[in-house]
Amino acid sequence: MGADTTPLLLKIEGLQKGFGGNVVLDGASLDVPRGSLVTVLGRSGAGKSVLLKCLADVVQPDSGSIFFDGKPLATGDAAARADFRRRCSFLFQSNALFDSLTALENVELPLEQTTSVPDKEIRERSLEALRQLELEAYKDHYPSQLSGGMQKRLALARAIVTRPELVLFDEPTAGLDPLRRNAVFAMIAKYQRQFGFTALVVTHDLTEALLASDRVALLDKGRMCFEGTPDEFSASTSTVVGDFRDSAAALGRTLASIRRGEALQPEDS
Ligand SMILES: Nc1ncnc2c1ncn2[C@@H]1O[C@H](COP(=O)(O)OP(=O)(O)OP(=O)(O)O)[C@@H](O)[C@H]1O
Repeated sequence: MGADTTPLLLKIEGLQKGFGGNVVLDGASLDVPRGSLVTVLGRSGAGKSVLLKCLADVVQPDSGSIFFDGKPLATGDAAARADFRRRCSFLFQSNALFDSLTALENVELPLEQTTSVPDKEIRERSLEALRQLELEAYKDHYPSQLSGGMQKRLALARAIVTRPELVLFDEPTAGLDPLRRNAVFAMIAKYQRQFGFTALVVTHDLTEALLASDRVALLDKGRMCFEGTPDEFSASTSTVVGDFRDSAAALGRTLASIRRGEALQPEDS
């Protein structure tokens, strides 16, 4: 696996989390170099969302450590958590936009809620974020009046308006067809480079992840069984990695058949 000497913005070490008797994270570790786009892959139910929830402090790990910018991010350490919340944004699967607020008001909200920036600057920064995401002309539109792709861009505008160093993406392409999945990953990669934030994405979309990411990791049985570059992932001879590549390819064939209106083959169902 490729060594990366870039300083780490986020380091997860030996994260353990169970629900009742169900062990979901079993010593998961991950390195996220500053300025990179890192994708955690894994089958449905592998624990990708639980991993993000541990970062968001929504779920408390049973043991293990999280380091942000070199400092431990312990549950209950209010100062470290507040610092993390200030420097990190989440982008949820559902976009979590407020239907009753305009595009501009949606983007203004995190600045109003988490900073003491004066109103005039909030307006300027929010308009700038909309401009950067090519949505300025839609500032007075409500989310329901925007296309799915525009809603994703609006959610990203809201996530970056606080100028976060780290953006966490939970299944950003869930429920989208392959073309739109591609567009969403291209958008993440483009703006990640343009704004220079570090991105951590969790998904099961292998093809898009390999094209867009600097590094990928595979979560299986509660552990990262692979961490490396997309090329290393493609070339890996590990059985777990091979199985994941095969199942992703089979899913791709099934989706292509469905798009062509063909009946499902027994192996696909
Ligand atoms: N609050 C909870 N209480 C009990 N079990 C939970 C809870 N949250 C998650 N789990 C369990 O943890 C496991 C992993 O769930 P998680 O949502 O992290 O999977 P995932 O990898 O994100 O899957 P998907 O790709 O389908 O979203 C599942 O078995 C789930 O039922």
